[in-house]
Order: sequence, then C-alpha cells, then structure tokens
Amino acid sequence: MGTQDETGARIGLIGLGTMGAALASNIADKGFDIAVFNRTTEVTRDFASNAGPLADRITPTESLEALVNALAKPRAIILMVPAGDAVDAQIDALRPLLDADDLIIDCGNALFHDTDRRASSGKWPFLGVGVSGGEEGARHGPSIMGGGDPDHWARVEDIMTAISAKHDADPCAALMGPGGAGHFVKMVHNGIEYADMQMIAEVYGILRDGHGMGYDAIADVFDAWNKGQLESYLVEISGIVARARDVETGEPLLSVIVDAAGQKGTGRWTAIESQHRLAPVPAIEAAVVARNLSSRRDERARGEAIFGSAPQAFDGLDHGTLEQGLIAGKILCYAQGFEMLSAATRDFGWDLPMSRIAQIWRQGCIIRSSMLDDMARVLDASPGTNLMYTDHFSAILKQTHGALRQVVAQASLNGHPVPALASGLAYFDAMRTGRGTADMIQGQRDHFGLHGFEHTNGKTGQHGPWAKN
Ligand SMILES: NC(=O)C1=CN([C@@H]2O[C@H](COP(=O)(O)OP(=O)(O)OC[C@H]3O[C@@H](n4cnc5c(N)ncnc54)[C@H](OP(=O)(O)O)[C@@H]3O)[C@@H](O)[C@H]2O)C=CC1
Ligand SMILES: O=C(CO)[C@H](O)[C@H](O)COP(=O)(O)O
Repeated sequence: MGTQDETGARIGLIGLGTMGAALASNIADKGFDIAVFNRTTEVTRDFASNAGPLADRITPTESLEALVNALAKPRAIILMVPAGDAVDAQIDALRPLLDADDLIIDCGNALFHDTDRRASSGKWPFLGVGVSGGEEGARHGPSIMGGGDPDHWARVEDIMTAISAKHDADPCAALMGPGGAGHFVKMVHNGIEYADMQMIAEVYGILRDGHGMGYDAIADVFDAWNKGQLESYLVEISGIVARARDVETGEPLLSVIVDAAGQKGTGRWTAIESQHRLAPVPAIEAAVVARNLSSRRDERARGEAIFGSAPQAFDGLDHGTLEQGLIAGKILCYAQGFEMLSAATRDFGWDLPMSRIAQIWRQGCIIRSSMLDDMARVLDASPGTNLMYTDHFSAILKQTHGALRQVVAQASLNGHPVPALASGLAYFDAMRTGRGTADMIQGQRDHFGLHGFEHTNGKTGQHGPWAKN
C-alpha cells in the first residue's frame, strides 16, 4: 500500500485537449490544487501560461514521473484522452509509477465493456466516469456519471460534486453503480443525444426545404419553441446555429457546412448494445443510420441525378403541429433511453438510480431539458416503468402523437426523410398494440424450421399442420 502524504496536488489530470483543459480549469477554479500533463508538452506550457488567476493552483508537468511526484498520496489521476487504446496505453504507462492504492479515473467516453475490464482486475482502484456538457460544461459545470467502487468514488466525490453543474443547489454528479455503470449511462445519454439531434435536424429539413424558410426565420422558430415544452439545450443551440454566419464568407453558417455528420462511436455503441439487451431503441438506431447515410455523399448525389431530389416544397404543416410532433418525438427518445437503462439494471444487476439519472441530466449535459424534471418525478414513483406509460407523459403523448403522425405522413408524402421521427412513431404504435403481427413471423419460422410457437391456449412448443408431413 502507498503511504499517506498530503503534500502535493490533490488530483492529477492527463490530456489537456478540449475537455481536459476545461475540466482542469474547473477543478482549479473550485479551489483544488491540480497537476497536469499532456502528451505534447507545448500544450501543457500554453495551458499553464494562459491559466491567469488559476495558475497558483495548477502544477504543469512535462513527464509522467513529474506528474506522479507532484501529487498528494494516495494519488488520484484523471485521464481525459480519446477512448480505446490511448486509455489502455496511458494506464500501462502510469501503473508502474503508482502505488497500489492510487486511483485512476477515466473521464473520457470509454466503451463500458472496456471500463468493466479495467475495473475488474481488482488490483487497482479505478473509476469510469462519464462527463457530459462539452467544453462549456466541463469548464463551468458538467453532468457527471460515476462508475466504480463506492469507496473509490468517495475519495473524489467532493471534487466531482464541486465541479458539477447544479440544478438549484443539487449537484449533477452521482455514482451510477459498479464497474462500467457510469460509462453505460453516459453511452445511453449520448444515444438519446443522437436521436434528439436527428429529430431536430429532420424538422429543420422540413422548415428549410418543405416550407422554403430562410435560416433566420428557422432560428426564430427554434427560439420560440425553446420557450415552451421543448425547452432544452439542443433546441436552444439549434436556434443559435441556424442564426450563425460563416466567419469567412458572411453566409449563413448552415449553408456552408457539409451535410455529413461525424461520430465518435457512442451512438453506435448504444444501438449495438440495445440489441444485446433486447431493449429496442429504434429512434437512436435511426439516428445512427442517418449519420452513416449522411456520409455517403457521392452515392446521394448519384441517386439525386437518377431519381431527382427527394424533398419537395409543401405546406400544410403549421409550426404548432411541428412543435407538437417534436414534443412527442423527444419524449419517445428519452423513453427508449430509459428503457435501455432499465434493461441494464435487469441484465447486469446494477440497480441504476433511474430518477437520480434524470435529476443529474437536468443541468450541465447536452440532453438537459425542462422535461427531465417531470421524468425524475415519475421515475422516482415507478423507476422501471416506460415513460410513455406514466400518467404525466401518456397524457402529453395522447395530445401530441397525432401531430407526430401528421409530420411523418406529410414528410413522407413530400419526399423528406424523417427516419428518427418515423421510428419514434413506429415505436409508440408498436408499444400500444396489444396484438401485433409476430404471429406471422412465428408461423413462418415454424413452417421453414419447425421452431415451434406458443399457442394462445398457453401451450408452448406447438407446430402447424406441416409438422405432420
Ligand atoms: N469534446 C466533447 O464534447 C466531449 C468529449 N468527451 C470525451 O473526452 C475525451 C477527450 O475528448 P476531447 O477533449 O474532446 O479530445 P481532444 O482531441 O480535444 O483532446 C485529446 C487529448 O488527448 C491527448 N491524446 C490523444 N491521443 C493520446 C494518446 N494516444 N496518448 C496520450 N494522450 C493522447 C491529446 O494530447 P495531444 O495534445 O498530445 O494531442 C489531447 O490532450 C474523449 O474520450 C471524448 O470522447 C466527453 C464528453 C464531451
Ligand atoms: O460526449 C459527447 C457529448 O455528450 C461528445 O461531444 C461526443 O463526441 C459526441 O458524440 P459524437 O462525436 O459521436 O457526435
């Protein structure tokens, strides 16, 4: 075991990129001494020389050894480097320099399976912590989803709490569960983020190409919606983005951004993991597919040359209907995400704190939204219930699903691809259909493979007449 030595910085941080630099400044700002290291030394020097009044609390270091020596014992070191091999390499480089009870905290967007593996060796204290809020959040208050041993969390809880966003006075930081639980919750957060962003982009397409609206007018619509039930960070920044001008040309910014969405993997991981968990998240899957399709620019141009451009100008969908449709869609994004969290609770025995998750997403994170207050409340009363079945949200969906249907129908009739909105609607309809059509699937499976089916009389392993052949 390492010794107790309180001289030195309270915490270390490796990786002074967008998030790491902001997080380190936030930590120093909250009164904690921090030692920092970055692979490229110039970045560390720039960070330290630009730290202004925070410089007194920041110890820049230029080697891992110097970083380790600058820390109070037992040490705690945050990693804020790209997920995957870089994290493993960084851990491998650090461990020989550390004592057995020194804590490594991966605050990047790790795949939760990797975090489980890194935490499960049992040899070293390790936390996997999801951080959301982008650069601004990291600097002034992110939402923080911790994963790991409660004793290890307790060692840094004061820091995590201090730097987190606050909803009223409530810190948006909490331990989600053991091992990869924090990164699982962050992954699902990002999945919801993908679906919500895609739905907003689909409505933007209707306003731009269907209604022929200019960018400032579209910004006005998002601004207005952000004052109502849709109030959320993503709707807010959609208005800001729509109104922005390109610094180079002065043209509307959106008109000069290539329509091919980037992605780092968290949405794809959510979609893949949802299949393993048998927890359908079709709006999230649709959003991932839409990003993939958006990158097929040559093929899209080829298709347009053959068939003509799909989206046609049309009217007949007023802004109120679009707003109501988006409200329904947004609820269904969260409903699917929380269903996936319930599935993880069931499959991994994590006991994820559903209501607390909604609470810590109320501020700081990318999917913060005024709806999360009510989500926290209803999940507190019934943590495992699909949001769409709760009194509060079923009442809203009863009022708004007709509008969502109008949006999807009109968009389809006029050639506007709206995969996330359509998937949200299909999920809603499937999840309120007592007798669906899988009887046909079961009949087909039995016909070609004698897979058997469950009879409505309760008998299992039944077969159709072809089994007697
Ligand atoms: N940007 C965002 O909005 C958010 C990002 N995240 C996650 O946070 C993590 C960091 O992201 P972000 O700050 O945006 O990334 P950046 O690309 O801005 O910064 C990456 C940092 O990691 C360092 N780095 C890169 N590769 C290695 C390596 N192989 N070994 C050691 N250090 C390395 C870089 O150092 P160098 O200067 O030498 O290149 C740099 O300091 C990622 O996991 C990301 O998914 C989480 C929430 C939000
Ligand atoms: O975690 C985040 C926000 O919550 C990061 O910004 C992440 O990079 C977003 O995902 P992607 O890059 O795939 O759009």
